[in-house]
Amino acid sequence: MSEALFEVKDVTKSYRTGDVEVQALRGVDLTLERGEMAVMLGPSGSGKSTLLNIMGGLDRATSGRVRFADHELTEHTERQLTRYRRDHVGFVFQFYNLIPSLTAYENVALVTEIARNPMDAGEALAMVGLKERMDHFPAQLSGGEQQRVAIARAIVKRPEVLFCDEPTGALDSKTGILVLEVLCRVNAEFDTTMAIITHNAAIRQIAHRVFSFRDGRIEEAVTNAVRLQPSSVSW
Ligand SMILES: Nc1ncnc2c1ncn2[C@@H]1O[C@H](COP(=O)(O)OP(=O)(O)OP(=O)(O)O)[C@@H](O)[C@H]1O
Repeated sequence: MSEALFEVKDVTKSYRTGDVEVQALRGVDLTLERGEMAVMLGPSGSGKSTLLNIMGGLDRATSGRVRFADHELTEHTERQLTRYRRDHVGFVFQFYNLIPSLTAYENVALVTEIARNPMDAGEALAMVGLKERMDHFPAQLSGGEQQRVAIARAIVKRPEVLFCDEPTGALDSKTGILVLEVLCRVNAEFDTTMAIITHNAAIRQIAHRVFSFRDGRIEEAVTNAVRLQPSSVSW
């Protein structure tokens, strides 16, 4: 049997602000296979972003273990975590965080300067269906197009894993579906492992597996017998 790409074991995370302690994760176990598309659902505050930030090397667990391939993330120094993020991980957030004074092409090309084995910025923009728009500035692009530029920027370094926190949260359903189609294409063509956080339960249908969070734990993990194309999902 092949070894999982990610293995999360009994992870807890608590935040302390003054006298107040918040228990964001209360013992999470999870594995992700290479090439798997996972959707993370759950109420606000249930710990989804906290877990993704820890798996993405942006934050540290309070206890427990997180392994990615042969990286023991929970034992990494800050320097090792930075290298892990740079070499292996792409992030897509709800708000696109593009640099307004740079064109779509330049926003993506910035990453190619520090990546180990990037694709060409134009190739990444073609992958998200925006080759014709690469000389446009963010203000000249719709929200969905800006999000696709953000996805191109995340995939241009050929990450093995892509973490998406509410990637369609700011988009109407038609535009959101286009963005999900791009994510499915990247997953299928590059075998990129993905974890997508959403409040939109309909999106669960595009995943291989759906994890439901509640109160800092994973309450349920369901494998979809049939996956839907984003174009067949409606909300
Ligand atoms: N940096 C922080 N400092 C203090 N508390 C935090 C911090 N980050 C998250 N929390 C708390 O941890 C809990 C889990 O937050 P988290 O953002 O992981 O939830 P979520 O499921 O992603 O929620 P949402 O769907 O609203 O984004 C919440 O109670 C939140 O207030």
